[in-house]
Amino acid sequence: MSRIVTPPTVVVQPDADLLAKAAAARLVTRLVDAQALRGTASVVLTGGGIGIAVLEQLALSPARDAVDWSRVDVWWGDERFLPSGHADRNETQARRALLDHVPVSAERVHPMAASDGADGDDPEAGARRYADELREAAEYGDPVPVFDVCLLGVGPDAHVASLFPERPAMYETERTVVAVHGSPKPPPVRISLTLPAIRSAREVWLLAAGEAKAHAVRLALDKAGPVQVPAAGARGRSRTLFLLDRAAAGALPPGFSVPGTA
Ligand SMILES: O=C(O)[C@H](O)[C@@H](O)[C@H](O)[C@H](O)COP(=O)(O)O
Repeated sequence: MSRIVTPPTVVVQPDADLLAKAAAARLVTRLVDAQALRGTASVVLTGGGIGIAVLEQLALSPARDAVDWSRVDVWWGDERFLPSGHADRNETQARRALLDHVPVSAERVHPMAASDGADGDDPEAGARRYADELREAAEYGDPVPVFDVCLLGVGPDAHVASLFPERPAMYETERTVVAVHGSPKPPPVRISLTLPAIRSAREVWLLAAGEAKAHAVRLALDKAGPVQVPAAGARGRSRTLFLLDRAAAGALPPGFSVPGTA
């Protein structure tokens, strides 16, 4: 099926705190709307500073319980391949920020493998296991579910999830989940969705705060290729949002000027 890729929408908030609050409010509405339409909602979480800050703000949101948390499927875009419960795991941080504070159904929360899990210290086996779990949850024989929203932080090198420029995972066109070795961002071993899996989402939201992300955001919005600029390949089936603070929006390419900013 050919995809009509609508251009991304850029939404800018004055600072990182308001960006996290606004993204959290947007996520509540997105999940509520998905449940009104289909009875359930699915979200792909990300690690990193702004990604976790959004979850913290969502836990504090007065509208938090407008979401029927028992009918939300929680996935991860990537994971640091560390022992279960390790403070640096995206799962650990997401549970502390949000999931421990809302009544999610345990069987609907899908963490990626830990290095002391069922497959032991084998990230390739962990990646295969996650791919199987995604396929089992998908419909119509798809390899992954059609996620309602996929959250992605953006690195200063324009990485998203654990997809780093020019690394082998950027050339992956078949597999939906891969093991990552030698990650330039510690820890070195990770598990990550690939771009084809990310692009299964109805909406992809790229979150970036701080001046260090401005160049990566510009490249991601310009005509760059995804191998060199992974964030340029992160697009939703029906919508792609760049949710930025003013510092990260400091170098937007022409055509993305933001009303109210010089
Ligand atoms: O596991 C991770 O580290 C994240 O999934 C990673 O993709 C992160 O979202 C970006 O590196 C941005 O992180 P910051 O928002 O902290 O810059």
